[in-house]
Amino acid sequence: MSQAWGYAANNGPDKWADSFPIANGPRQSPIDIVPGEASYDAELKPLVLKYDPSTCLEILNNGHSLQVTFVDDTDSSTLKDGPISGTYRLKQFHFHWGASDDKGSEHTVAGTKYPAELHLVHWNTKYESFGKAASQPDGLAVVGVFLKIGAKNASLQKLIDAFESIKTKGRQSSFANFNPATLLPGCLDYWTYDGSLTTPPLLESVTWIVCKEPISISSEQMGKFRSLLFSAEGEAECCMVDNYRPPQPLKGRPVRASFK
Ligand SMILES: O=C1NC(=O)[C@@H](c2ccccc2)S1
Ligand SMILES: [Zn+2]
Repeated sequence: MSQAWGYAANNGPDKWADSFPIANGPRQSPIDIVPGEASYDAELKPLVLKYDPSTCLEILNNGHSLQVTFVDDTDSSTLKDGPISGTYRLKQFHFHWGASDDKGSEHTVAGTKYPAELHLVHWNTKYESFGKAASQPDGLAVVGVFLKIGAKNASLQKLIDAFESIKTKGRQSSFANFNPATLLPGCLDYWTYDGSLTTPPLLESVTWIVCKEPISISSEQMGKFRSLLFSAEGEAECCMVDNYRPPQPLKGRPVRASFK
């Protein structure tokens, strides 16, 4: 793969192993979660998510997704307990979605694809930074939340209202006082397994925490996500859709459930 990675036929997930051989590693993500094969673990604690809206910094189009970035120089916005030990700081959240409602999520549930998936990315504060943590087997914890078509989501609408300012690759704008907790489902039951980043460099440093309950997004709101562009201003327009990696081989990994 000579050019930068992406999601097109010439630089997409099937080509990533050319530059990132870990793509065929033992703990790659995402996976297909088969509820009947997940084992309930009574020792798994409830997730403790403490998010401070004042740490919200900006919203940007990074050419792969839309991302909301947070100030992470203090323990103001953190994830604790659940399957992890210690304190993990929120760095950013972003989404993956499809060109149509029948695809878009990265994780699947017994083969079912959701139209989109939210990822809240946290790093282990036993390491000095996100960058350092990303190369450690216990460095990152990502909370995944499925989106399904339904009622309009007022919290997602706050993001969507900023999309005009970040339509093209490289655009960013300030985005303050957003509470990511408003994007979480009411029930925080989850599946967890050891995995990886789902984009290059595909580092095998992620404890995945995938919520069982989806949140809603309306068809019209989903259309706004699909109006973002992979392309930069002045380039041929390329709609930002199908920015998801398909499920990868489980390779014997256990998937645990926090619920019966
Ligand atoms: O959950 C994930 N989604 C992604 O796009 C991957 C990623 C890659 C780099 C930084 C943060 C996240 S890992
Ligand atoms: Zn992601």
